[in-house]
Order: sequence, then structure tokens, then C-alpha cells
Amino acid sequence: KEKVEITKEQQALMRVIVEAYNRHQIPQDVAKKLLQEQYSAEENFLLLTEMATSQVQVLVEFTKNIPGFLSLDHEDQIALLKGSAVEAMFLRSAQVFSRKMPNGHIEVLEERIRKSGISEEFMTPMFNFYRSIGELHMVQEEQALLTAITILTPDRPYVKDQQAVERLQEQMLDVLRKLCTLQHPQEPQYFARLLGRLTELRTLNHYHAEMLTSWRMNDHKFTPLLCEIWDVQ
Ligand SMILES: CCOC(=O)c1ccc(NC(=O)c2c3c(nn2-c2ccccc2)CCN(S(=O)(=O)c2cccs2)C3)cc1
Repeated sequence: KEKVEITKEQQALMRVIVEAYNRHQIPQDVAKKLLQEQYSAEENFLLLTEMATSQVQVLVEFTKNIPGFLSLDHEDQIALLKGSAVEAMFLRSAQVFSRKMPNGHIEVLEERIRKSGISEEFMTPMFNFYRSIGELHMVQEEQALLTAITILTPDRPYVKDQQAVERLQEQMLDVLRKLCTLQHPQEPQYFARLLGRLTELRTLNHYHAEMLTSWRMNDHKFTPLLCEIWDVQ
């Protein structure tokens, strides 16, 4: 059995990614608001809009710290951000949701999100995804690398130099594969299970697009940044 070893460069790359990933969490006051006071559906929706907007800002900061990203073609950088924004937010949401929250908090958070005017047919796949991520008990390195891998998906719409993106993504995949082998020696399938979640994540894009249409019908407003990144209004 060949010795799996993470090289010095790969350790440095992982450190940069994890540091950038941890630098931004949901602002505690916002998370607290989401958990505590009673809210109407309108206020819950507004809170989620606020949180999703701050998540996009965090996504841009995180992405700029992915080694090699800033040397990609500038239009491709935008295409990758727009193409991965929804997936990155739901991946981050799943990780927030599955964090060891004091019990009772998960249910309250779930209740708030359920009572935010989001259509029912989107709730099920979204909470199924949150739970399927939670079951993996990913360490932060795995979470950060999986987010970077999601962003560096070569076949997003309008990406011109797919090879350049593929090269960066392959670097991340190699580190993640080694990390999974080292972290979960008894579970050789663990790496494949992680990548399987990215397939599940892509289906949320479709549901999210549907949701946006139904929200627009009910005249729900989004922030300019969300409109820009989600191509709405
Ligand atoms: C500063 C860094 O910010 C973060 O780290 C961060 C992490 C997660 C989130 N997540 C969310 O905003 C969020 C959403 C949903 N759930 N959910 C959630 C929040 C907390 C825990 C688990 C999940 C469903 C609907 N969408 S939405 O974008 O479609 C939407 C928009 C408007 C109406 S609905 C949003 C935000 C910021």
C-alpha cells in the first residue's frame, strides 16, 4: 500500500484555504437574531436575504484567497463566482446547520427558515442536503477544500479557459483525496461520498432558480448584490 503523504506545498495551500474559510462566519448577532426573537415570514425572509448577501461578500473574499484564482482570466473569475454562488452558499449553510449547535437551536433555526416564505417543494431537498452534509462530520479542512473545489468547477457557463480552471481544481482534489485517506483510513469510500455531495448540491441550483421565480411572483425583494450574482430582476 503506497504511503499517502501531503507535501509541504499542499500543506501550505491547505493552510491558506482553511484560514480564509474560517475568517468569515455568520455574524453572531445575525445568527442569534435568527435563533431568538419571534419573526413574521416577512422578517425571516429579510433576515435570510441579509445573511445570503453577506455570504456572497464572504464568498468573494474566500475565492480571492484560493491560490491561482487571481491569475485566471478576469472574465472567467466572474463566471466561476456567478456559477458557484448558490452552491457555495448552500454548502456553507449545510456546514453552519450541522455545526454542533446547542440542541434545540437546530430545530428553531429550521423553523425560522421554514417560515420564511420559501416554497415547500424546495425545503425538502434543501434540508435533506443539510442533513446529508451533517452526517459526514467533515473537518474544517475538508469543508474549505470542498468549497474551493465547488468554486473551481471548469464547466460553469461562459468559462473560456476550462483547462486552467481544471488544473487548479485538480490540485484541490488531490489534497482532499489525501486528506480523506489520512483522516478516514477505515472508510476508503469517504472521498467518493464527499464528491457525491457536490452532485446533490448541483440539484439545488435548479430548485433555487425555481424559488426565485416564485418569490418574484410574490413581489419579494432582494439586495442588488443578490440580483447581480443570481441574475434576477
Ligand atoms: C458572513 C458569512 O455568512 C455565512 O457564513 C452564511 C452562511 C449561511 C447562510 N445561509 C443562509 O442565508 C440561508 C439561506 C437558506 N438557509 N440558510 C441558512 C442559514 C443558516 C443556517 C443554515 C441555512 C435558505 C434560503 N437561502 S436563499 O439564499 O435562497 C434566500 C435568500 C433570501 C431569502 S431566501 C438563504 C448565510 C450566510
